[in-house]
Amino acid sequence: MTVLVTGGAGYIGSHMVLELRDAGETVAVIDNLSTGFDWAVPEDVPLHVGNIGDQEFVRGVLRERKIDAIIHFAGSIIVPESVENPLLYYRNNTANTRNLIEVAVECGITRFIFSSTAAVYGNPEENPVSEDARLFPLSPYGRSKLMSEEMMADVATAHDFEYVALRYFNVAGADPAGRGGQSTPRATHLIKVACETALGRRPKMQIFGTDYPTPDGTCIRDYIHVKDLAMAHVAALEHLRRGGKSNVFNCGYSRGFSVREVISAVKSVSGVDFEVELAPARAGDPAAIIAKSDKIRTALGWRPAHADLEGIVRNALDWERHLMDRQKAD
Ligand SMILES: NC(=O)c1ccc[n+]([C@@H]2O[C@H](COP(=O)([O-])OP(=O)(O)OC[C@H]3O[C@@H](n4cnc5c(N)ncnc54)[C@H](O)[C@@H]3O)[C@@H](O)[C@H]2O)c1
Ligand SMILES: O=c1ccn([C@@H]2O[C@H](COP(=O)(O)OP(=O)(O)O[C@H]3O[C@H](CO)[C@H](O)[C@H](O)[C@H]3O)[C@@H](O)[C@H]2O)c(=O)[nH]1
Repeated sequence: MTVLVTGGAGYIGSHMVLELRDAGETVAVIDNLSTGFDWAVPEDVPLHVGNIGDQEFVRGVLRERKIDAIIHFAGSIIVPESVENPLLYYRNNTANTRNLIEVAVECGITRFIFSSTAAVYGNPEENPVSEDARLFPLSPYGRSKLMSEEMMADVATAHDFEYVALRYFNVAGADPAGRGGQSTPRATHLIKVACETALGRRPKMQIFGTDYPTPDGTCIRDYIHVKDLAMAHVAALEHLRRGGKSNVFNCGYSRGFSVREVISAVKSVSGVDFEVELAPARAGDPAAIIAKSDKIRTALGWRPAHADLEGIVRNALDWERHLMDRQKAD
């Protein structure tokens, strides 16, 4: 039986593929390579290049391979872009997920794991925020994911279909063995931007907003290592294979770091005192968001092993150096 990973050529999906392969699973990938890279998929893993919203294409893949479960990462992920072009997000994240699920139900695939996001909470009333907190996304990106969560709940009621929605907090870091990392050009994520600046790929970076109601005035986030996140999916897959029911889990460590603390960590691990400018706040950024994570620990037995900011930064920096060498060689 094969586990199908959509978006498996992207940042998180490619780590999932590595983790599944390491566990001896048979894996196949669907990706349209819009932000992913064919080289990120190991050569012995079949890569079907196409759109998850194209039902005929997906049906063909599902019929060709005996699929035991789908882990669905494919999507569009940039919050400000979703504000400028909401229809793109409702198509790629919501409508395409709908099309994929419809073919999955038609083909009798009953196990589905979905990439959701902490963005469904918006500005939480309480931190750490628990799964049953009020859901009030601040962006079309967050709403596009929340709509998918609601759709999956309805499908699970009506059909033989069980899902796990994992709400990722801020994903960062790279494979500790150096096999993968975040490779998207013009990335907007804080740790990636700070690592690029430390290595001279950007002349300077900015802190967006310094008068938030937090101890040092900058935003607080719960940064989770991409390898621990991949392991959360392995635990979710085991849960569904054991006959576990549909559920929603936060993926974070229940601790937060401010933007200034993250930048200090990157400066200290890299040994480079790069230039940082203070800039106005970015629209729609919540001041602080930290995951309550007891639910996934208790229900799925998830035990993170890389919850150390310096370690996350070290792996991210190593991957950034690898990308620079790769580009020099090209
Ligand atoms: N990176 C984060 O901090 C974060 C946080 C919360 C949730 N997520 C979610 O995790 C998932 C993966 O994110 P990522 O950071 O790896 O992003 P990414 O852009 O690196 O990966 C997305 C992958 O999906 C592919 N893709 C996009 N639309 C597709 C389509 N219609 N058909 C087929 N393939 C398609 C892209 O080519 C890419 O390889 C996304 O659903 C995202 O919303 C990410
Ligand atoms: O150059 C930068 C980049 C970011 N930031 C700040 O750093 C914090 C983290 O920003 P990121 O862009 O790294 O991450 P976000 O918290 O905005 O969003 C991420 O996490 C969310 C969940 O909380 C969503 O899932 C989303 O997809 C994902 O990009 C924010 O306060 C942001 O303003 C800076 O100050 N300078």
